[in-house]
Amino acid sequence: MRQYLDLLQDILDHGQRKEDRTGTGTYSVFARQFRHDLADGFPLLTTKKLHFKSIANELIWFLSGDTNTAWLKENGVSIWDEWATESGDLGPIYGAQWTAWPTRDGGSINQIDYVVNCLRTNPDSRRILFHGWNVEYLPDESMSPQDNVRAGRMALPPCHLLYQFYVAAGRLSAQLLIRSSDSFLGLPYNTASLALLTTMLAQQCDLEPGEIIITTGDSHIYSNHLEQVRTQLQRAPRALPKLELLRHPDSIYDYRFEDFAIHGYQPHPHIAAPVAV
Ligand SMILES: Nc1nc(=O)c2c([nH]1)NC[C@@H]1CN(c3ccc(C(=O)N[C@@H](CCC(=O)O)C(=O)O)cc3)CN21
Ligand SMILES: O=c1ccn([C@H]2C[C@H](O)[C@@H](COP(=O)(O)O)O2)c(=O)[nH]1
Repeated sequence: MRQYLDLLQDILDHGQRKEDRTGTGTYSVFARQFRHDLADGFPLLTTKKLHFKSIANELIWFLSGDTNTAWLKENGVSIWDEWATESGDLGPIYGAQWTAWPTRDGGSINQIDYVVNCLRTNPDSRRILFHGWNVEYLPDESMSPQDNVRAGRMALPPCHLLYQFYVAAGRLSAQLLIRSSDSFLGLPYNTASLALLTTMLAQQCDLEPGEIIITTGDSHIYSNHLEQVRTQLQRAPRALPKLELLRHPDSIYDYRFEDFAIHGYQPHPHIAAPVAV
């Protein structure tokens, strides 16, 4: 993932110092884009070891519509704990908006069903997308994530926002807009997650995985990640692993972690970094 390392270098070279909601401080550039062809391998960073289980289970959890951390915890994933209430609630974040966008008559719309249906029946459509920016439920930035949840709002507004799909020559491509990107911790997760979702959707719709394209809005490195970023930039990227789907589940909602096999993942060691809350 040379593209990813180039983005980190770009932020180091051109980033402006900006204060941020968490009080940590960042170096930031605005609006960057990179692409990766899934035929060239699965984009799991090799310059530091990533916890693929967290990434896959988080995606399965989003698709299930769940917005409580209990299932994640049972499945060894702790990445959402800091934003949840004592009872594990995160408010109507991703899973709720993706699968049960509330409607004015008290019903809901499943945007994932729409995407799958569109890919199968109208793949030339230019409207194959879903998004999570439901303005009615966005948090109040002056309140804590937990107080927002208690007020019926999201703990955090979506960062990975708009997913658009495109089919040509039997290949499924996807582009994602990330409005705010924690380039050291969050972006490697978001990249692998988009690649996984695209591969799953391709399987469900009898397509081959194509390209993924990621656009990051506020593209930042937290001030307490600088040393980790420099360490990572000294490492040479290795061959990307391959993702194999071991089963053909009945629907996009039926995938389990055991259905995914990552072959040939030989990353450099993990680099720990504190997450800004
Ligand atoms: N500041 C910030 N960055 C994020 O990336 C982020 C948030 N907040 N809030 C909501 C979610 C939660 N996400 C997270 C949270 C923590 C890690 C993290 O600490 N990753 C560690 C390993 C943790 C593990 O997988 O068990 C890492 O080294 O990658 C990653 C993504 C992505 N999002
Ligand atoms: O999937 C995700 C979720 C979150 N992030 C990062 C981006 C920011 O550093 C914070 C969110 O803070 P805001 O003040 O709401 O922008 O979390 C990410 O990179 N990827």
